Amino acid sequence: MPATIPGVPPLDPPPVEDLLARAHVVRLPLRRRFRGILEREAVLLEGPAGWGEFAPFLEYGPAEAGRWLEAGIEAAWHGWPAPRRDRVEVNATVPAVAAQDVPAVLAAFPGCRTAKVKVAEAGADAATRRREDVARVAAVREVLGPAGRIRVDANAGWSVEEAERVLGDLAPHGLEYAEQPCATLEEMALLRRRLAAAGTVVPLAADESVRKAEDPLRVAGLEAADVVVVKVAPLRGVRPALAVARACGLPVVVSSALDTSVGIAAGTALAAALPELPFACGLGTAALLAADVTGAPLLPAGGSLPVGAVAADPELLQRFAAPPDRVEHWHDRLRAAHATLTPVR
Ligand SMILES: O=C(O)CCC(=O)c1ccccc1C(=O)O
Ligand SMILES: [Mg+2]
Repeated sequence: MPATIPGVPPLDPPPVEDLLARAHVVRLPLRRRFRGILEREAVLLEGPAGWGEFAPFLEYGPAEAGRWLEAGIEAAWHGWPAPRRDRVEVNATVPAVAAQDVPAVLAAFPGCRTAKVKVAEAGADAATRRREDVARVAAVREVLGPAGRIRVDANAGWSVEEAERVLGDLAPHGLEYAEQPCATLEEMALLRRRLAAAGTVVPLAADESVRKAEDPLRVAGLEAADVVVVKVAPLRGVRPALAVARACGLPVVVSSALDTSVGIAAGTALAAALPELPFACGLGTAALLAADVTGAPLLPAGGSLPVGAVAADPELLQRFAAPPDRVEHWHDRLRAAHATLTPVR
């Protein structure tokens, strides 16, 4: 179980029969491959307070999925804290595409002055990856110009040595930060010291080290990162994510988990509730989907998104309903995730 976050009591989970009765399982096509997948499946929950999403990654077990379910229950049964702003700036998200495809990808993110570029994706050998990653970042710099901000996300794909080498190549293109370059916080702390010693100016951001952590606050103590990525679903909801942001003592970046527009709305609620929002949010990812659950998807316009709840459209839920075996699979996951939640008494 994740360490409880001070000041944020768990929500009382509704009975599992209620959840299942209000669950709609969808399968949405992506515009192009992202993190190895071409389709994203999600459960949309219609609760008394609105719509929530339950879409833990396929490899996650029941305890981890339970956190995502808590976030969906917060959205659909409780709602969110009051917003402090009504729009939030977002980054373009560039999958690990060939450099020549970068302009077409960026065209889906009108007005975005910040791009997040996926690097270190599994598949090719290290030398090929390094060359392609540098070419992709150079192509993004070409489109954004010198004033654009570029961050890279390695999703823990590098060793410390590989990270040091590739970030050395990328630094001259100007990086805002590098997200989860290595798997562990210890590796990131070591990399951070080595980059500083080499005079390579690339701040580090922790994502998986926070979103999958038993203790999401350990990152600060180890001086392993300069920035922390906070995502609503893996951190159990907007309120607990706000508490993590408050307690970690580092600037935060709000990001999504390739959610539908219903899940992204929860991300905008978090971004809108934070006292400080110094970075563009990774919440523009509806642009990576070829279909969504609402006719008014949260697509970036003028480089930002509106803040506020999003309702799923019954006709779209029907049109993109997952096949029966996948519905059964998601119902099983939902039951197993629910069983890990503790009723409040
Ligand atoms: O932050 C963004 O720009 C998009 C979100 C993103 O990259 C992502 C999407 C799904 C799963 C993992 C990640 C990630 O940040 O690692
Ligand atoms: Mg990431």
